[in-house]
Amino acid sequence: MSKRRTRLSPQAEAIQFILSGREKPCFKVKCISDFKGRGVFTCTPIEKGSFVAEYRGELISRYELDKRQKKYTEKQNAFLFDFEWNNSAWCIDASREDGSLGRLVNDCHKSPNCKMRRLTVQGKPHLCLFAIENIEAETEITYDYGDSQWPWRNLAPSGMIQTQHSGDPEVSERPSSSFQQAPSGMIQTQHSGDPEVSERPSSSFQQANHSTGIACFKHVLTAEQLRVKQRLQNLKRHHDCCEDRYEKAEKERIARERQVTLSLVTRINDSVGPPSVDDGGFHDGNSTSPNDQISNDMTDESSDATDYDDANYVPDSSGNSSDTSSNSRDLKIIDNHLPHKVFKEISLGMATAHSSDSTNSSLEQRSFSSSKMSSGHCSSGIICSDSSSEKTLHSSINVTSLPNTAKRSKYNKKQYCLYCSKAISKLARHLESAHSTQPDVAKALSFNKRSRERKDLLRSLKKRGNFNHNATVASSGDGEMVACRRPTRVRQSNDFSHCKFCQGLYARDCLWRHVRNCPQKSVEVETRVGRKRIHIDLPKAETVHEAVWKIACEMNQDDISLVVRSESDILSLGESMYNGRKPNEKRNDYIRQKMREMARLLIAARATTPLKTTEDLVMPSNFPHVIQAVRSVAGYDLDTNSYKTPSLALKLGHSLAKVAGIVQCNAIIANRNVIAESAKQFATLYEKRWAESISSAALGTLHQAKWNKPHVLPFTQDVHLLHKFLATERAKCMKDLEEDPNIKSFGNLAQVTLTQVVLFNRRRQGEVSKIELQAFTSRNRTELNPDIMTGLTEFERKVAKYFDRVEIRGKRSRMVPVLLTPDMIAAMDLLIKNRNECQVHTENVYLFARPCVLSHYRGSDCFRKYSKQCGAKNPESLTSTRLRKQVATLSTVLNLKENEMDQLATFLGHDIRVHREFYRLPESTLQLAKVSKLDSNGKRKTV
Ligand SMILES: C[S@@+](CC[C@H](N)C(=O)[O-])C[C@H]1O[C@@H](n2cnc3c(N)ncnc32)[C@H](O)[C@@H]1O
Repeated sequence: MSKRRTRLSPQAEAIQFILSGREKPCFKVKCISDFKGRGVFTCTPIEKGSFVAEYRGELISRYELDKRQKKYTEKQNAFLFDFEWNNSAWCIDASREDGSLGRLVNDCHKSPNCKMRRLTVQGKPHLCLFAIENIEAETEITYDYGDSQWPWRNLAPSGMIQTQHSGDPEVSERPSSSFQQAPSGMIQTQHSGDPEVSERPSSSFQQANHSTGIACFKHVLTAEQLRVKQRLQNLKRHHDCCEDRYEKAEKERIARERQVTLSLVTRINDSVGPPSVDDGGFHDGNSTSPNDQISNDMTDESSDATDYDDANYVPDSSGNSSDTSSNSRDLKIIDNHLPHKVFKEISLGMATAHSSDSTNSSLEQRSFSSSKMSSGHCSSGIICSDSSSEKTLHSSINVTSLPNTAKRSKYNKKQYCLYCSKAISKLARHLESAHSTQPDVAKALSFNKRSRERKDLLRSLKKRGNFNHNATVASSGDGEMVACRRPTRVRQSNDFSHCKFCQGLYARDCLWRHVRNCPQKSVEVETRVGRKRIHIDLPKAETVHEAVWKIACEMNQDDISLVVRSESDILSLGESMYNGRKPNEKRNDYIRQKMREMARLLIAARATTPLKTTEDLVMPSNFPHVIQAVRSVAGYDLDTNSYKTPSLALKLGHSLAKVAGIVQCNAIIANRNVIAESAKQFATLYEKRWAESISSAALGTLHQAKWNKPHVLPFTQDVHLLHKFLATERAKCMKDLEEDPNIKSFGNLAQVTLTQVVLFNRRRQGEVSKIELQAFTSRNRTELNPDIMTGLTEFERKVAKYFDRVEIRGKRSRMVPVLLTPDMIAAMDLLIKNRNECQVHTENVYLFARPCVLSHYRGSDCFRKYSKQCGAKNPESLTSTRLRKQVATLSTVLNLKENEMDQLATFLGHDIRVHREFYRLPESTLQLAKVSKLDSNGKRKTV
C-alpha cells in the first residue's frame, strides 16, 4: 500500500523553501518594459493561500538601512524592504542580484494577487509572498507595495507604453541584464500574456494594433511617446520631491524608533528595579500606558497590520505567534498585542514573541484598573485604581563586572558578535575571519589596521552586538548584560542605560559624560541640556501635550522620570502650568521640577501606603494616606512636629490642590461623575484639614529656622573691596577673551560681568543671571526726552546719559530695570561677539550663557567665588539678598522721603510693603542704627 504524502501547509512549505534557499520551480522571469523592468510570472496555476516566493536578501537593522539609503542609487533603494519586527525596524536589502524571485515581483495596488507576510524562522524574520487568490498560469505575480506615492501608480494606462509581440520566447525570457541595456528612450514592453501586466493599453492603442499592424502602431506610439515622456519627467520630479520628503520623515522615524527601543531596554532594566516605580501604564481609563502608546503610535502608522481582504488566505499562523503580516513597503507591521509583549519583546536581538505569560496578565490587570475606579469599586475603604500586587517582571539582571581576583587576565571580557550572537573574546579577529563579507565588516577592514576609522567601525560593531545581546537578556529576564566599561563590583542593570547614539551600555551616572563625546552623535543633536539631563525621544500618547512631553523626556532618566511619564495626571499638571505663561527654558525647569515633586510623592505613597496612582492621591477617602505620604517624603519628625524639608511639604500641598482640580475637570469631560465629585470633595477636605495636618507644622519649621539666625549685613568696606576687585578682574578677563577666545576666557568674563551687574544694581541674582540676549540687544538707546531732562539736576542729567538701561522680567512678572555702565556694556558686547567661537549654543537665549549647554551662569555661584577672592572680611555676607537688605536698611537710616523710598523699592523690584516688611534690617538693628544716628547727631550738637 502506497503511503499518501501529507500535503504541507503553505507556511510549512514556505519554511522549507526559506531553509533550503531554493525557489519554487514553477516561475519564470520576464522582461516587461524598460520602465517596469522585469517581472515574475507563474507557469502553472497557483492556489489561493499557497506560498509563492521569499523576498530574499540581507537582513539589516534600521540604522544600517539609513546608512545604505544614503549611498545607494535610486534603483538599489527600490530593493530595500523595511518592516517592523519585535518592536523595532528592520529591512531586507535585496539589492544584490542573487537570482532570487521575490525581489523581482512588481507592485500592483489595485488588484494584487499576492500578499507579503512575515514569518519568524530560527529566530529571524523572513518575508514571504502568499497567493491571495487563485492565480492562472502565465499571470504576473504582484503585491501591494504599500501606500506610498509610487510614481508608476499615477501613470494613466494610456501612458504606458508598447506591448511586445506575444509568445516571443527570446524576448520574454530575456535575462535581466539585457533589459537594463535596452535603449532608454525607446519605451518597450513585452507582451506577457496577462492583460494586467502590460498596463492595459488604451483603446485607441489597441485598435491601431489590431487594424493597422505594427508599422501604424509604431507611428501612433511616437506621438504618444512624447506625451508620455513629458509626463514621466513630471512624475520623476514629483517622485524626487516625494522621496526627499519620505527620506526626511524616515530619518526622523528611524531616530525615534532607535530611541524607543533603547529607552524600552532601559525600561526593562528599570523593571527589575524597585517595584514601586515599575509602572507600566497611565492609570486613566481613557489614556494608554507608555507601552500602549508605543503600540498605538505605530499602529497608526501601520494601518495595514491586520487589514486583510480575506482573513483566510493566509496559512495557519497559530504555531508561530510572531508570524505577522507585512504587506506594506513603507508602513510598518505592528502586532496589536504589543502592549503586553513590549516588556518581553523589545530586544533588538532575535528574541521571539511571547504572547502570554504571567507578566502579560499582570500588565493587563493594571490597564483595567481605572475602570474599577470609575465604577466606584473600592475595597477596605481605600479607593485604589490598581489593586493588583506589584509585579516583579524578572529576576534581577546584572551587568558583567570585572573579576575580583587579581590573578585572572584583565583581557577576559567577552563581546557579542552582531552576526552570530556568540560571545567572543577577540571580536575583531572573529569578525575578520568569520564575517568579512558583511558590508560593515568589509568596510572596517578596508582601513589600515591601526587607523582610527577601522577602530571606530569595529567598536561600533562591538557595541551593536552587545546591544543585541543586552536586549535579549532584557527580554528573557535572565543573564548578564555587557557594559562598555565593566563595573568593579556586581551591579544591577537598572543602574545602566544605553547611549541613544552608539547603543553602548553605560552607568547612568556617567552616561552624560559619554554622550558629550559620543563619536556617533551627530552635530545636530548636540546635547544641550546639561550634565544629567539627557534628552530621550519617546513616542507620546495623543492626549499628551507635545511641549510637556518634551519636558518630561528631558529630565534625569531615573525612577522619578519614569513615573512622570507614566502618570497622565502629572503630565496634565505640567500642561496646566505650561499653558498659563509664555514658554521659556526657565519656566520649563519649573514645570519639570513640579512634575518631579509630584512623582516623588507618588513613589513615597506607593512605598508607604496602598495608593498607586495620582488619581488615588486626590480621593477623599485616601486623605489620611496622602498625609502619611507627604510627611514621609518631606521628612516629618513626629517628636518635634517638624519637617526636614518643610518647603517641599508646602509645595506638595499646592500641587495636590491643582491636581484635584485637574482630575475633577478631566472627569467632568469624560463623564466620570463619581470621580469628579470625589475630586471636588478632596478640594474641600484640603481647604479644611490641610493646614492642621501639614502646613502649620511646615510653616512652623520654616519660621523656627529663622529665629536664631544672625542677620548679618555686608560691611561697606567689603562691598567696596568687591567693587574694586571686579573692575580689575573684568579688565583682565576682557583682555584674555580678546587675545584668546575660548570656553574658559568666555566663562570668566561672563561670570565677572554678571557679578558686577548684580552688585551695582542690587538686583536679585536669579533675575540678572537670566537676562536674555535679546533684552540686551534691543534695549532702549534713544536720548532722554528734553522735557524730562529739564526737570533733572545737572548731576542727574549726566548720570542719565551715562547709563544704559535694560528692562528685565522680575518676580511676579514685574518689570525691573537694570542699569549698565559703559564698561559693563563693553564686556557684554565682547561676550556677544565671541559666542560662536566659544561654543555657546545658538539656541541659548541668555546673555550670560554657559558654553555648550542651554543654561546660564548663576549669580550666586559667582558671588561666592569673587567674594572669597577679593579678600573681604566677611565674604558670606556678600550675597545678592543681603546687599539688597543693606540698601533697604541704609535707605531707612538715611531717612529717605516717602516717594524716594517708593522709587527705590520699584528699582529693587518689589512693592513698598514687601520692602518695608522683608528688606529692612530687623527691628533691633534698625533701632540701634537710628539711636546711634541720633547719638552721633547729638554729639555733633545738631539735634
Ligand atoms: C523590487 S523592484 C521589482 C523588480 C523590477 N521590476 C526589476 O526589474 O528589477 C521594484 C522596481 O520595479 C519597478 N516597478 C515595480 N512595480 C511596478 C509597476 N507596477 N509599474 C512600473 N514599475 C514598477 C519600479 O521601478 C520599482 O522601483
